Amino acid sequence: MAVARPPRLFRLGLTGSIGMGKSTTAGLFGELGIPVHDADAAVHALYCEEGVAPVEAAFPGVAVDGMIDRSRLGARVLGDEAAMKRLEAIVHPLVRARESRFLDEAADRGAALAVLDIPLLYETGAQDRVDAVAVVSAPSEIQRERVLERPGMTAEKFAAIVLRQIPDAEKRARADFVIDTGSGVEVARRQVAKIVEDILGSLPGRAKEDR
Ligand SMILES: CC(C)(COP(=O)(O)OP(=O)(O)OC[C@H]1O[C@@H](n2cnc3c(N)ncnc32)[C@H](O)[C@@H]1O)[C@@H](O)C(=O)NCCC(=O)NCCS
Ligand SMILES: Nc1ncnc2c1ncn2[C@@H]1O[C@H](COP(=O)(O)OP(=O)(O)OP(=O)(O)O)[C@@H](O)[C@H]1O
Repeated sequence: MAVARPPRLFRLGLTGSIGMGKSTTAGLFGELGIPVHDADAAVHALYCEEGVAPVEAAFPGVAVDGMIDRSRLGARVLGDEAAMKRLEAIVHPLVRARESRFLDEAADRGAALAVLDIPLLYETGAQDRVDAVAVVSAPSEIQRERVLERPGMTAEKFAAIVLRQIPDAEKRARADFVIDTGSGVEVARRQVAKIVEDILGSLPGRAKEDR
């Protein structure tokens, strides 16, 4: 008799350019009980843990009281492509290790679907390690307004970050799902619910009550 294999976890990548609404939308998946891993939050967390020593070694003076000071680090790397590349070479493998642990834990708990919120998904080739991609998108003037409202953000910083990201139109063209965050949270919430329903409905070998 064939031994039933546990159903595999479906990994949905969630991406979008700065200020397009990834974190808010990740929260909408969370509301439905879907486990979510946030790569930006993982970066911030590892700056208090395993990332402190290697980042301070590469950029002396950016650690303050045993933690990486992100505004000091940002001043050293934003707008300096070679420095940013050196930082990414340290940080991205550490983020990826955290992501793998998260997926293992979600699978162990029997989750059918998990979301990986990865701002630089297409930029880093992460589409190869997910089963589908959802992109959050809003008109560029809304994006700009949202980002410039943030404390410490400047037009120059915004421009430097946007330059390092694949344009929104290309992300939308490549994605399996597009979530519109320019028309209010309720519209996005309905789109998220539909995506979850479509994915869970497409999984083979799962009774509806297991999903
Ligand atoms: C430069 C740093 C110190 C600035 O920190 P700060 O708290 O001011 O900004 P935060 O991390 O919240 O990022 C703001 C926005 O910029 C985007 N962003 C961050 N790093 C990058 C990058 N290397 N390339 C393009 N966009 C980036 C984020 O996704 C987010 O949309 C920090 O972003 C960082 O360490 N970046 C390098 C690591 C990285 O690549 N992170 C992206 C996700 S893995
Ligand atoms: N569906 C939505 N409807 C209305 N406002 C939204 C929606 N989604 C996000 N926003 C607003 O847009 C702003 C940016 O959202 P959020 O922080 O989720 O973006 P982000 O893509 O995670 O940003 P970053 O890439 O910079 O971390 C916030 O002020 C948020 O309240």
